[in-house]
Amino acid sequence: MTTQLHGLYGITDSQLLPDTNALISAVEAALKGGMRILQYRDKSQNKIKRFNQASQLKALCQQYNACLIINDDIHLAAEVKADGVHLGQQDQAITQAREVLGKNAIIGVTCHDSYPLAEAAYQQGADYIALGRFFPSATKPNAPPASLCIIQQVSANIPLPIVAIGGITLDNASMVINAGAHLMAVIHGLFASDNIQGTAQQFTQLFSGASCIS
Ligand SMILES: Cc1ncc(COP(=O)(O)OP(=O)(O)O)c(N)n1
Ligand SMILES: Cc1ncsc1CCOP(=O)(O)O
Ligand SMILES: [Mg+2]
Repeated sequence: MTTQLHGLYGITDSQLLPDTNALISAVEAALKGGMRILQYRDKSQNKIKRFNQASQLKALCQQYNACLIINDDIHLAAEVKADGVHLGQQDQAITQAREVLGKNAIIGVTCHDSYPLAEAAYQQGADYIALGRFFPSATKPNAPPASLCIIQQVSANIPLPIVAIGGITLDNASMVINAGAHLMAVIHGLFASDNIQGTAQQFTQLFSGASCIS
């Protein structure tokens, strides 16, 4: 699989979109607006719901030639044949994800505001580095804050795509892009919008040629 990681990276949230039909419609609107990378993020312990929603999202993403990344759960990613997994510092290890998901899987790692964490993720075989939160976040207000300088430091030294996360909106997205971020990971600024398709389109237009090609 050839993968270009670039552009709008939408993330679902089980509190913002608890209902499956609403979730699928919201994601389809974002895909119609140009989103090509989606993360399924559901913090519930409801295995059946998680499997059903992730399977439906996998089929939908395939229809739009988009990637599906699963948050936290390597085994769910394997079960639904997702394109990859996102791991935080408290989640399972990169090596374990690679073993289960294989060499072509996209493995992303949260590195907060830390260059040493980013360097370690690179050495351990991560495919992208997630930095943030850069702005106040309605979804995760207590996530550790990060300064835009970390984007410049990582992009100057580590040859991996950088995902910026935390409170990103159409109003502040250019700040993370200008600092060197390759992708913007967005929950509230996308999925709480009254016009998800239009918002995704505007985010996508901030980049040119954003894509995830399988
Ligand atoms: C793209 C992206 N970046 C960061 C995170 C946060 O991951 P984590 O620190 O494991 O926190 P939770 O999302 O699991 O609450 C992410 N999910 N995606
Ligand atoms: C999961 C996560 N990790 C750091 S901030 C954040 C939430 C991002 O959501 P929003 O785009 O609504 O701030
Ligand atoms: Mg996590």
